[in-house]
Amino acid sequence: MIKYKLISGDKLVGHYLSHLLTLAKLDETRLENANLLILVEPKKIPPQMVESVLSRLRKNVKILVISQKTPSLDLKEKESRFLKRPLLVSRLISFIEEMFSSHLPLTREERENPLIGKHASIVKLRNFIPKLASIPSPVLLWGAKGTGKELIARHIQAYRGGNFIKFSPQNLPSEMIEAVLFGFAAKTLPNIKKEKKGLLARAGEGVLYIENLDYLPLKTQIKLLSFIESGYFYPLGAKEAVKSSAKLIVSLSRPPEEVLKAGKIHVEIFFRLSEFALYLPSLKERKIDIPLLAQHFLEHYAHLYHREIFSLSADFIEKLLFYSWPNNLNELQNIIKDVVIWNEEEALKKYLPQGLEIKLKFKDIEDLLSQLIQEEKRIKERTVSSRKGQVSRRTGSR
Ligand SMILES: Nc1ncnc2c1ncn2[C@@H]1O[C@H](COP(=O)(O)OP(=O)(O)OP(=O)(O)O)[C@@H](O)[C@H]1O
Repeated sequence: MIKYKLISGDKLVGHYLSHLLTLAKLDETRLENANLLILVEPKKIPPQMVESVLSRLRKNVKILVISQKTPSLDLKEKESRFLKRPLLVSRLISFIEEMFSSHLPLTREERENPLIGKHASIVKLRNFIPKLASIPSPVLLWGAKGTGKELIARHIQAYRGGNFIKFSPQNLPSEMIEAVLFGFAAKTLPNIKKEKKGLLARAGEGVLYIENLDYLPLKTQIKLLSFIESGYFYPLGAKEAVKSSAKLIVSLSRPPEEVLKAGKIHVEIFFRLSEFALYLPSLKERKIDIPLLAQHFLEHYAHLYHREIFSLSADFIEKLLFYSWPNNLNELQNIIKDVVIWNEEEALKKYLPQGLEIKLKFKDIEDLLSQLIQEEKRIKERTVSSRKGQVSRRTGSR
């Protein structure tokens, strides 16, 4: 079992890294109990502190040093490895696996495109994903554009296995939609001699993700409902039904009730989907995640464009916190990409013209503070309960 202690010379990077380790299902412990010490940007840690930590280490503790540049550290022949930033979950995990010759069971999606976020709604969703993947019921993901609906669908598929097929009916003529979804039998259309499989069949045992269900004609929604209820569907022109074990995940960018009122979703499928309807909050509603997500995109683009990484300024993060993010994570991703390519100032000019003169609204500050207080409370509770666990283990009490 890997138990780590993390000490960082950069607060935000340390915070981000400990989040990645939580996603990798590793727990932080006290120095005395750790078998892995992680030093992040050690040049920024006071040397006396590093020395004191090293002198208090148990025997056989492995050390992982993470930094932008190779640090010159005297680790006194301790078993140590160096990992150069940017930090990517996939690299981090394989590094730790290699150090401990262990296998940390994460799906490929969790390693390559982790679901970042400490906001309660995201934590809840993340924990719910394996369960959602294991049941056949359809799932409705709703939330504004760019809130992570497709990413969640991909995480569900990663737990489930099989194919991930995405379908966007938005720009397709309605007469083609059913042919694409359900396929058709041979000779159904002139010049078509062979049958053609639709997306539902191609999804196999995996996931068929239909984006913006409200663009699907109501009569097609009814056919989809019949598949949900029976597990069978009819390709166009076919006399026999075809079985499919694909899991259906659909998305809406507007509240489902609003879509129902507008007559864009059939009432029966609406009720069927309500069983597992999950809301993805906008970035404005989970500002607490903005610094973590910004750091995540920074490391991602620095890796992609082979750029040196740097720390985002406090002033810049403050601007991000008080912006309203109409396009959610897509917008955050784009602005950070420009920070990596150009710099903070250029990125702000291009993406947040109004961001430069944002007036801090009292409501925003209040929201943010209450989120931070709650987060702190949760961390304290977790620390207290894990200390209680240690005490009862030491005393043998239950
Ligand atoms: N929690 C998250 N952690 C890390 N990256 C995220 C997270 N949520 C979303 N992203 C990234 O943000 C971008 C937008 O997410 P995604 O495409 O899943 O949103 P969406 O709700 O499906 O958007 P749309 O409605 O426009 O299709 C993607 O690049 C995705 O990888």
